[in-house]
Amino acid sequence: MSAIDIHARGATSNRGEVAPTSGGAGADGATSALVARARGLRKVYRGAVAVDSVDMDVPEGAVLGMLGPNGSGKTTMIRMLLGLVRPTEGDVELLGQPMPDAASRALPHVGALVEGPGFHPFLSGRENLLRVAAAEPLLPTTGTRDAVGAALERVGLSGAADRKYRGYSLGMKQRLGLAGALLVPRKLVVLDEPTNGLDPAGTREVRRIIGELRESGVSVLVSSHLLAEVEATCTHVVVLHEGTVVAQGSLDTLLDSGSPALLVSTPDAETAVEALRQNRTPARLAPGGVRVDLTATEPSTVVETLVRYGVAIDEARRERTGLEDVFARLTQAEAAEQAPDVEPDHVVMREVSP
Ligand SMILES: Nc1ncnc2c1ncn2[C@@H]1O[C@H](COP(=O)(O)OP(=O)(O)OP(=O)(O)O)[C@@H](O)[C@H]1O
Repeated sequence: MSAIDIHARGATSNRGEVAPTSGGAGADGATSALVARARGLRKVYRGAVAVDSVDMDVPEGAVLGMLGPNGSGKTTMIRMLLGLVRPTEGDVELLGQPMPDAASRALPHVGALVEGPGFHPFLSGRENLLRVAAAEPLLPTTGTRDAVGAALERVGLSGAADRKYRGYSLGMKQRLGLAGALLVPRKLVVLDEPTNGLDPAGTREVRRIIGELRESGVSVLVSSHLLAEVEATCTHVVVLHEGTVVAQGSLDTLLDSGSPALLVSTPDAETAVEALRQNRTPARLAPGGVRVDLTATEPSTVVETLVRYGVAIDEARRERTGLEDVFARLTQAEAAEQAPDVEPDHVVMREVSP
């Protein structure tokens, strides 16, 4: 199986203060700040390997979608990043702080919605949140009631705020957890399956909240097994499969990597195919024009060839497949041979065992 991998490698930690780790030059040659960074992470539960050899970066300002089938290690990764479980091997930095040892310095700046109990069934949503707010070091005691009211409003739970938690639906419980993550302004918000149990309207609201966080400069790490969800909300993606990373990078790069083809709209499709074939570029007729294989050539070369042969070009664009296709390719063993070369500026392919 192939892995697509983009990292800001060689990042140096900033252990003195809560600030993004300054990323070194990544595989794309660019430098970027990181709000979370994992190297060589491995977690073994009673002899069973849940996560293995994971390097992962969360760039500052990104909405990083952690994608993977059930049991692929998403929750375990999140728990290690948040310092809730100690890795068997490897290092984690959260906002430049080593985890779990410096959890108390990093966590006040991190809002998290993670699986598991946490709310009291016999208290109302508001009362539960007031208890959470009381434990927020960054929230002044005098501001808790207002902060709770604002967070409930933000997740659309004001109307049910004074009902007992035990009567909440799964979606309402998720909203309350999300409200807890948003109680104070954060540098990073971590959401484990935030749309779990939500109806379509609730799902749209989570999307909206993630969009708002991003616009206000907050970094977001969100796990999901819903490809469409990740495609709609995320700027970056890490794909986990059986505890290892099989792809990591910007969403755009990942989508481009799945389809090295150029779609050319032209009224002269047959001439175009003939011209390209004469130049040893595989091409075939497609609706409205031709589809040109880019495995061994560049879009600029294709366009130059067509212009030389007098082909009228209405439009030329890279073919995009959905994340679903990319995901299927990456999580199927036979994909190794089919994986195309992708732009080296952004993506590194490496072989991992299926
Ligand atoms: N506390 C634990 N004790 C033992 N095994 C565990 C524990 N937590 C997770 N595992 C195992 O580790 C593997 C990864 O689980 P994890 O929950 O991280 O995956 P996931 O991708 O979040 O799955 P899902 O989408 O179903 O929540 C699974 O095989 C799981 O059974």
